[in-house]
Amino acid sequence: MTHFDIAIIGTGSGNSILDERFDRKKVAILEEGTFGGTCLNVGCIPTKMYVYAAEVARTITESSKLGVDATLDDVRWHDIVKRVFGRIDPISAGGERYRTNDCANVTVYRGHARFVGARTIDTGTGEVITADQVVIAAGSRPTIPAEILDAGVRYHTNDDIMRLPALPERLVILGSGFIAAEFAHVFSALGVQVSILGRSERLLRHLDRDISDWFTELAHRKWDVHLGNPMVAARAADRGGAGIQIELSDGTVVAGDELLVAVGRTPNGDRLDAALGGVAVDESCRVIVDEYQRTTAEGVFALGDVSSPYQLKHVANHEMRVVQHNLLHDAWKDTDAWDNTAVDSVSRLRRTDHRFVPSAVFTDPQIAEVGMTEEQAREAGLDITVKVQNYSDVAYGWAMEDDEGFCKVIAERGTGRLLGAHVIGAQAPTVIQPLIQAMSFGLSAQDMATGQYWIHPALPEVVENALLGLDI
Ligand SMILES: Cc1cc2nc3c(=O)[nH]c(=O)nc-3n(C[C@H](O)[C@H](O)[C@H](O)COP(=O)(O)OP(=O)(O)OC[C@H]3O[C@@H](n4cnc5c(N)ncnc54)[C@H](O)[C@@H]3O)c2cc1C
Ligand SMILES: NC(=O)c1ccc[n+]([C@@H]2O[C@H](COP(=O)([O-])OP(=O)(O)OC[C@H]3O[C@@H](n4cnc5c(N)ncnc54)[C@H](O)[C@@H]3O)[C@@H](O)[C@H]2O)c1
Repeated sequence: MTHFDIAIIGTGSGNSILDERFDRKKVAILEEGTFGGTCLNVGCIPTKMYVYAAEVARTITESSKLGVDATLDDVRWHDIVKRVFGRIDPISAGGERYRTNDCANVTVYRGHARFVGARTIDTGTGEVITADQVVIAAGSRPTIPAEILDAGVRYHTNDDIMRLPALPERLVILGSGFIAAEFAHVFSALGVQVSILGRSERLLRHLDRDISDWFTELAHRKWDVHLGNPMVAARAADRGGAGIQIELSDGTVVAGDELLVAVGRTPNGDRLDAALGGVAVDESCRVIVDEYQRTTAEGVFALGDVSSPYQLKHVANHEMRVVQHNLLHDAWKDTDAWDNTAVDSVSRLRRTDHRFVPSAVFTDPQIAEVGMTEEQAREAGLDITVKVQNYSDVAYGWAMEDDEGFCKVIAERGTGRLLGAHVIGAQAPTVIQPLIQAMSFGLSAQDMATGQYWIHPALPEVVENALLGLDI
């Protein structure tokens, strides 16, 4: 049985752990799927490459409001797919080659890993290994409702929808969250008739109510949206299995050529025989970790989608850096308060910082948020002041002829402490970044608004004006 210093399950964020500081460690990396994980191969990166193409298409079809008449002549789906995966596939293959051939201290095992004892792993390749330290970075997978599985209908997920051989005429999307909103935008902008089916009354219902309500209203104008009306049955539209029909609880039948299932992602904690390794997993299949990313088994850390309350790449990256530090300092029980300013702090375990986790939905219009929603702030009993500033109130909004975007900021009355920020509109994930910075570093709304220049007439003036409009 080969023994390693470190074994890492999963090559998404897990693969990023290994920098030059690990060169003297003997490391095993275990991967059952495509090298590089979700973000690179079937998640953030390819989806945003499609989103960019969709935005170009939308810019063309909407240009006449600016006095520029243009027509979208053609969408060469095959070439769009080639552009995206022609770039991504070689990165994945190159990453695997590098780890396999060029890293003398690393052994890559290509199989399904599972625990068979304490820090003892069956690699799925016929070999069992042991390690002093283990990292579970096994990610998550699309959740498929029983109605779809039982019906035996053809369906797609983010794993394969981006590689369809041709654009369908009609796409049915089951789900009303991040993935549904992003792919509805992509396919609709590229000319596909999109239907969205959501169980709840609103799209993106986890967002601040004003944002979610407004996005839902805009979506109704562009897409065939069915909400608050759960699916009761799914069937193929013809006997050959082509096409899809989804029946909703009120009897409505929604038909399409292809079905995309986007109803959430299940952490892969249930596929590891984790209990045999002493690793506890909760009822939603999440590996349980503490603030140091430690699991219940000594020497075993976890990070990313498999264990995090946030299924976001920037969070997985942050947790990865915490685990990186904690692996190197090999001090499982050394949890005295981590203090970045303390001279000896390097010997202690580092904590994860989940205080201000932002997220963005790259749909149409784009959406970004950080901190509390207005509802959460009120529920917490805080005395708050709220300001909504429209893109159309600032000069760059006029330049864009924008009538959809707004920025909403929430602060504590009296102190000016920023509690939450929510942006819907062009470049929302970029526009919100200074607010994330201000909240992370404890800048008050007043100081943020008046203590710096805001470039005129750039889009972030919408943030400046929202801050100035707060009644602190
Ligand atoms: C369509 C889509 C778009 C997204 N867009 C964004 C975005 O714009 N911004 C953002 O922040 N986040 C986005 N996300 C979320 C982001 O992709 C994930 O949060 C992130 O990739 C999780 O990284 P990870 O390292 O935890 O897991 P992964 O990258 O999924 O890595 C886990 C790896 O472990 C392997 N594995 C699992 N079990 C085993 C086993 N037992 N043995 C061996 N190998 C195993 C898997 O094959 C996989 O390669 C998106 C997700 C999706 C699906
Ligand atoms: N831009 C980004 O950062 C980005 C993009 C895509 C995905 N992601 C990550 O991936 C995760 C998974 O995305 P997702 O869109 O699959 O999940 P999600 O959790 O965002 O949304 C799933 C939605 O589907 C609904 N739903 C559940 N079961 C249903 C059913 N049977 N019928 C109809 N609707 C149903 C839920 O109510 C929920 O609103 C996200 O939560 C996010 O963390 C992030």
